[in-house]
This record gives sequence, structure tokens and C-alpha cells, in this order.
Amino acid sequence: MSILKVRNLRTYYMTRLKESVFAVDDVSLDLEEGKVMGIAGESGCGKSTLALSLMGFYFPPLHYDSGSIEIDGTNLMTLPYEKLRTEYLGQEIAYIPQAAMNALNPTRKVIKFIEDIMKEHKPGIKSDEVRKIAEAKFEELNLPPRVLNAYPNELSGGMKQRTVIAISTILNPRILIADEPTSALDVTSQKAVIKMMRTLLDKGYVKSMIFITHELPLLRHVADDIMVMYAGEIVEKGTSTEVIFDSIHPYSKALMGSIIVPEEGMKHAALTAIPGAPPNLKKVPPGCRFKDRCKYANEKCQNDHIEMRDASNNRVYRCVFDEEHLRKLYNENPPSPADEKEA
Ligand SMILES: Nc1ncnc2c1ncn2[C@@H]1O[C@H](COP(=O)(O)OP(=O)(O)OP(=O)(O)O)[C@@H](O)[C@H]1O
Repeated sequence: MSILKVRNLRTYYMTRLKESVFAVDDVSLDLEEGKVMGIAGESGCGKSTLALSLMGFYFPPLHYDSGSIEIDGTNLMTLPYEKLRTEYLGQEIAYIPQAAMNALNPTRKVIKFIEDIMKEHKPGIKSDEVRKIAEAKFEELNLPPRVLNAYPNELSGGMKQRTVIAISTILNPRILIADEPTSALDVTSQKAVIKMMRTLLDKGYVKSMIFITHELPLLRHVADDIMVMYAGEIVEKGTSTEVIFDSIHPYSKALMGSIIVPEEGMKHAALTAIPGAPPNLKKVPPGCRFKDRCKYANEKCQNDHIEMRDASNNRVYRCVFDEEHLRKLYNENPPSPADEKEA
């Protein structure tokens, strides 16, 4: 069953020079109950903007253009912001922004952040009741209760990030959107964060999750399904195993080839940089947005807007070539470092 249903969402930044930057362009997705959806793409592809847009955070310079965001059939875009804030945000859908752990006010104890959230949503709740709920939740999540009395800068990076996740999910939101929750952490802390996020799902505190990262391979341990984003658009959707080990779109392939730390099952893959940079979204080029970096691009890729197309196993991707042709291209001319297209 789909908890979150997004259709043809378009959102944009209006710059001071009155230029529109469509950072989320015609994005559709279905988030199923019990599932983790990974969103991967290079920096600047629109992942964080998608997260902000899903939360209804339309504050200048970010604006809504068109499309729908439905939770259980209610289109969030039709709700007054106050209703969205009090009835949906934090309870139905919660968001952990990038680098949230470094944004905690260092002069307040952890329990105070939890009190603020709980008192906002349950006016009249007593402080000792908040503490009881927080202690029980922290125990379930394997966080020592002493953390509640700590100041943020008394915690290690990994512990601080797990604490931020515990604070953000104190109201048991059905959908959790985590933006790069493991970046800037060492491998051990990354694993602890991922384990905790799995615990939140397994224990039913959170029903579904969106996990945003620029490290596509990391999603192998986290996500059930993956969407790859490029220049504001989704370019491929499939199960985690399919997208990681058998990607169809040339960009997903390139992203997988550019991993720095080879992991189990990928150790023999050649390391390739993706030449060039994503296009400037102020002036989106016609045709395929990846064409200038794609070694397989030809004249078909130059002009028309490229639509999503179906592939085997209910997968979808955005390319002029059909799946069979792409696989043939990969066989004949593998995406290898030796013949990278010049930027
Ligand atoms: N305040 C802003 N005003 C104008 N353009 C913006 C603004 N914030 C982001 N953008 C542009 O929107 C596009 C998408 O940015 P976004 O931060 O969503 O990408 P991202 O994939 O999350 O990257 P990162 O991983 O670096 O956060 C980029 O082209 C970026 O330059």
C-alpha cells in the first residue's frame, strides 16, 4: 500500500535576478508502507530540494509550481500551511535535513529539544511525562538515557546523529525523510546510524523512509527501492539490487562506476570519474540532460524532451534507447575509464 504518492511535482527557486531554477522537475514516486526508498544523485541534482518540497517548505526562494503530494489520499498542496504544520509535519512526515546534527543549539540539553516538540504537539503534557516517553524510546533505540541530559557538543558525531534521528522521530512519524544522514561520519558510526534507522522501521515507530545520499552503493544496505536523480529529474527507478548491480540508465551506470570505496560484490569494478558537471538548471539544455556527459549520446538525444520509459520488471528509466539497445551498447563499449568522453 502506498503511503506517499507524488505526481508530476515541479518546484523551483526564484533567484534575485528573477531566474527560475527548476530543481524538482516532473517527479513522481510511490512510497510503500514498510519500505525504504533511496534517492541518489550527484551534488546539485535536486535531492534536498525534493525533500523540502515533500515537506511543503515553500519559503522564498523555493516555490511550488505544479503536481500533487498525497498522504493517504490527502493532497498536502491543498492544505493551509497551519494545518499542514500542526497535523502532518512531525507526525505524518518528518525530515532530518543535511548536517542537522551540527545545527542543534549547543546551549540546550537533548531533553529540551524533545520537550519542545512534544509540547508543541501535545500542549499541557508534563515534563516528567516527556522524560518517561523519551527514556523508553531511547532505550528501544539503544541510546543511553544519559544522553538526554547531555549538551549536543558533549556527544560524538555518531551519537549526535543518532540522537538527532531519535529527536526527529519522537512523535513516531509515519514517513521519515533523512537527507544524507550518514555523510561526514566514520564507517562504524555510519553502520550504527543505518542500524538505528532499520530498528525504527522494524519496531514500527516509522512506517516508511526516504533515504537521500550521493553514495549510490551505500543504499544497498538501506533501501528497498532506488530513484536516481539527475538535473532535477528522475532518470531511473527500480529495486535496490537492480539499480545498483544492473542499472540501465547511463547516468546510474556512471554513478556506480564512480564509487570511491569498493564494497563486497563490487570490488572488481573499475573506478571511473563522471566527466563534466551537471547542466546549469537556470538554462536547461534541450533533449537529454545527461547527453553532454554520456558516451553513448547521439543525434536522437539532442532535441526532444526525453520521457520515462518502461523496462523489464516494472523498472522505468529516462533515455531514448530501449533497454536491449543500451545493454548491447554496454557490452560492445563498456563504460570504462580508458575511453572517457572529454568534458
Ligand atoms: N536557494 C537557492 N536558490 C537558487 N538555486 C538553488 C538554491 N538552493 C539550491 N539551488 C539549486 O537547486 C539545484 C538543486 O540543489 P539541491 O541542494 O536540491 O541538490 P542536492 O542534490 O541535494 O545537492 P547536495 O547533495 O549538494 O545538497 C542546484 O542547481 C542548486 O544550485
